[in-house]
This record gives sequence, C-alpha cells and structure tokens, in this order.
Amino acid sequence: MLPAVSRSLLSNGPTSRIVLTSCRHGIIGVAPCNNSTSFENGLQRCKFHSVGGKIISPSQVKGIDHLRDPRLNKGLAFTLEERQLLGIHGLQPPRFKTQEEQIEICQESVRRYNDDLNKYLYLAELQDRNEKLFFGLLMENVEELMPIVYTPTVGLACQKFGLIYRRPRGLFITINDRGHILDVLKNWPEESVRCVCVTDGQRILGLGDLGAQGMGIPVGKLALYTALAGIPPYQCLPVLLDVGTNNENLLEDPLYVGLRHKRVTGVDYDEFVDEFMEAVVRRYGQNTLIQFEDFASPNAFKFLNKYRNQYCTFNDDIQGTASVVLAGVQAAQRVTGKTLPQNKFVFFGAGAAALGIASLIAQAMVMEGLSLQQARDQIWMMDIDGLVTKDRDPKSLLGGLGHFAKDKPPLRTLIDVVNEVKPQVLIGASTAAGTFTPEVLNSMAKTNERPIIFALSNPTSKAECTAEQAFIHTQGRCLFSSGSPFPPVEYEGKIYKTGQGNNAYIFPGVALGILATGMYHIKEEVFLIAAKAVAETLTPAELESGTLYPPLKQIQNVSMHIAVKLCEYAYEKGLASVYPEPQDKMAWVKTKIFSYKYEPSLPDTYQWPEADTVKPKREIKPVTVHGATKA
Ligand SMILES: O=C([O-])CC(=O)C(=O)O
Ligand SMILES: [Mg+2]
Repeated sequence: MLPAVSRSLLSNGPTSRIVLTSCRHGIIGVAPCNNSTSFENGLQRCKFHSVGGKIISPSQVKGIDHLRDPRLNKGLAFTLEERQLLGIHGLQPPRFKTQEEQIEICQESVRRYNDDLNKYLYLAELQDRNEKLFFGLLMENVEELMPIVYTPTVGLACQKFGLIYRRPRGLFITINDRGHILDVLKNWPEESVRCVCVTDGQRILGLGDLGAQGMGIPVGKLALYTALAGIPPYQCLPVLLDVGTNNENLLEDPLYVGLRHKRVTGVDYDEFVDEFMEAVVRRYGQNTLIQFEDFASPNAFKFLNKYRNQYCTFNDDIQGTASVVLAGVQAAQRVTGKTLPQNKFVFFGAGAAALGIASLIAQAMVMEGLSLQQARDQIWMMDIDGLVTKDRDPKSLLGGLGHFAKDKPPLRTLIDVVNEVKPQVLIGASTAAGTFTPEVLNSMAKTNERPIIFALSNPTSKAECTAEQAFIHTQGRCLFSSGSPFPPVEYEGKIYKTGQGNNAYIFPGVALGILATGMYHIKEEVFLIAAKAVAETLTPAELESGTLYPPLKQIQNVSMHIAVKLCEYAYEKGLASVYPEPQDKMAWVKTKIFSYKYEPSLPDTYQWPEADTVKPKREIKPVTVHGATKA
C-alpha cells in the first residue's frame, strides 16, 4: 500500500517559513525555508511557494494549491500517487480522468451554452482554474473556440466588461501611476515576461472608445499567442493603459471600471506612454516584444514611428492587418493569374488598418518592379468625405494618406469610385456595416471575372458585407474574405468556404519568430515575409474551395512556418541576437513551444521507500506557530 504522505506549510512569522513534511511513518523532515527573494517593498516571498514562470519545484507547493493554482491544477488527472504525495487525496472524487477525457467534457460543457458571452465566461473561468486544460481545449478546437476567446465575442466581452469582470488577467496602469509605472509593473508576479500586448482602449475593434474595458483585447490576443504559436502563457503580459475615456455612455455607466474622466491627451499622454515603454524594458529587458493594439489611428501611427527603431515593437492593426491582407491578395493572384501591379485597389476607410495595408501593398509592388509613385497610383483611398484627392487640406491627411491622394475631382460615394476606377480588389476597413451594397458588389462583378472583396471591419456586426451577400451579388465568382468569421455559404448548389482575413494569421507567428531570434527591432520586411509564408501554406484544394487563407485548424502550422521564415531572415540579415545560429530552424523554434499536455506533478527522482528501509521517526525540535507550540 502507498504511504499516505502529506505536507503542510507552517508560517513562523512574516519573513521566515518552515516546511514540515510528514507521512504516516511520522514527520520525516523539518526545514526552515531559505529560498526567499527580496522584493523592493520590503516584503519577502519564497520563490518555491509562489507559482510562476517554469515551475521549478511544484512538489514544494502546499497541497491544496495544486488544485487552486491554474498552473498546477490537473483536476481528476492527478494520479493516486500524486494525490497522496501532494496532500490532495480526498479533496476530489475518486475517479481518474485523462486530459483527453477532460477536454471532451469541456467541449460538451461549452456547447451547452447557447449564448456566446456565456461560452466566453465558461472559458475564462476554465483558464482561471486549469490553464493547461484551457489551452488544450482551445488548441484542439481553434475553429470552434477562436470566435469565442477572440473576435467577435471578445468585442462583446469588452462592452460588458464591468459586468463580467472576475479576476485580474493583466495589468491596469493608469495616468495616475505616472512617475512609478515601474513599481506597478513589478507587481506583476511573472519574472520572465517576453511579450506585452498593450492598448489604451480608444479604438476597440470597430466598437470605438471602450476605455479600460478594452482590456479584453490584449487578453484575447495573448491567449492566441499561446494557442496559435505556443508562446508560454507566463511569458505574456496584457496591459491596459487607462487615461480616461471620451465615451459618454461609459462615463455615466455605474458599471464602468475605469477612470471616470475624459481622455488625457497631449504631452501628458505622450510622456505617460514613454514612461511605460521605458519601464517595460527596465523590468523585462531590451528585446521584450511590445505589441500595440487598438489605439486610435493618429496615436497608432505616432507611436509606431516614434518607437520602431528604439524598441522591439509593432502595431498589429497597421502592420499585422496589412500583412494578412497582402497574404490574401497573393493567394488570390494564384486564381486570377494577375501580377500584383496588374491590380487596382479601392480602400473604403482610411484609418490605421487601411493605411497600413495600402503602404505594405505599395511596398510589395515596388519589389515587383514598380516605382513607389506608380505603386501608389494603383491605390485609391476613400474616407468619410469620399475619395481622397489632392485638393484636400494636407493637414487632414494623416499617416501618409496624402501619398495616395489623387488628382481627380472629388467623388463622394463608393459606387461612384468603384464605377470610375474599376478596381480588381475592394478593401473595406471602415467599420461602416453594410456599405458594400448589392450595387457595389455587382459593379465589382461586372468588370472582373473573379472580383476580390475584403470586408475587414470587426466584429461581425461592423462588416461591410456578409459572405452571403458577397457571393450572391457576384454570382458566386468573388474571392471573399472578412475580418470576423462567417459560416460557409451555399450558392446555386455549391458550398463556398470563406477565409478570415484577420491578423491572427500573422501576429502569433511573428511574435514566435521574434522571440526565437531575439531581434531588437521589427522591420517592415518582417510583414512581407509573414504574408508570403501565409500565402504559400494555402494548398490548391483549399484555394479551390473559395478561401484565401489556410483553414483555422492549420493556423498553428502557419505560425510555425512564419517563425521559421523569420529565423532564416534574421540570421541572414544579422538581426538575430540569439547565438550560435541554430542550423535546424524548425527544431529550434519547437524548443520555444509550450505544451498543454500535463506533466508529472512529482519529481522524476522520487523514490518510493521500501517498507523495510523507511527511516525511523526522528526527534524534532518544537516549532512555534502563531504563539502556540507544535511538534
Ligand atoms: O482583433 C481583431 O480581430 C483584428 C484587429 O486587430 C482589429 O479589428 O482591431
Ligand atoms: Mg486590433
């Protein structure tokens, strides 16, 4: 029979701890715990008893914590030996379940909810309870669950954030923390953060200013870092910079959880973000990756230009979205047979995403032989005031929009522009739902055998048209893709699958490649390489089914492929800081990957005592605990 071993941890005052180890043969060890780490605030914490990073010694954690801590918890997958040795025997029902069985139960549980927000809450609760099970479930069911933890449901979760907020999953740094942001960062319990995703909540998807409620976005993005690229969760830190909100409804909403004043802007705001960037590298190192997400366009461009050569940073909405659209366009070229410069592009919407896409496409055209001006001439931009033309006030043309301005009379409506330009590619990044009207789609179909349509605005409710509308009004001939997922469309007896032109195809793989090489800065080429990597993973059969992107169940392979391509690039260009150069890049990237599979909770070296070799009960000195004496 197995010895019923239990461990208990007794506190002997605020700064020292005693580990008392006992089994049915008596107490076999008492030791003061000296593994303390000094913290600047004067507190001391034992590093074995806090769970963080790669857990060095889970067997030293107090029994019940193996169930309470989401890093350690395996639920009913703890073996009998583990339950007994860890001191959790009896705390759970006696059945054992494998992780595979648990994943099946979770699938069934999540499917019981009809409401997507309830599914979101179930998954958030699972992540808080059992991290490996959460990621196992997500990684094995990307197609079904990505729309829950990410776009579009995450948008709803942000809107309802004040109602559904349960537990912290990221850092809130407010404008009031100016001067001591580093101290706030030090409160984050992880020492080995490698990636930060930060938002100030001003442009959450296409939903506008959600202030502090935007936290759902970096949380969702970083869940995909792990689920789609295997970046360990403890290396990821979501951050919300709270400088207030201009959303009147939120300012009056009693459930709002952020600072209740208008956004701080100008020098104060800029210095606040500067201090944040500086604090991140001081806390976590110079090549910590900082992903900017869902900032309002002017700030998105400003910070990208300001920080790109100073920090390891990129803007996902500008660069990630650009890369995924370029990938889709390159895939479409395989169908239309046209080279990139043979396409004319009309953009509906001229914010950060649209401008990022236009600039990257222009760059890709230059690589195919056009001059920069010739490339820009192929691209027509529209904003709320109509076609962007040269007679506009240059000060109103932010972020390089002026480069695409045309020497034409102003055209107000999209249908007029489409009729005039006769583009091969129509790209919506406007957050104006339904603006790709039947008339616009018909016009695209009239001048193109295979019109290419991107309805990129998120979430689904903001898409410029649905997949169904796109197929119906182009008689099933379009190559369609959207930022939020749409179900397959049946048109005249044929089923068309539509791809999700979402930056989720790009940012996880880019992040993995950056971590694997230790690049200090992220050049624009990274996004050209990532686009090519995505486009080339699409098989002819997938392309035939109507989609421009590999299926979501392949997305983890896509991320690996991007990371390997970035490794090749970084070493060839001398941008990597991790040496020696790994010869087998794929094998190297794989060493960075988090496994959601449970690991044994006991050290490999544990030896069961033979009955006749069990040590006799030792005499021990009494220990004082909270004034009482215990032996
Ligand atoms: O989050 C997404 O699904 C894509 C994105 O970056 C955005 O819409 O801002
Ligand atoms: Mg975004």
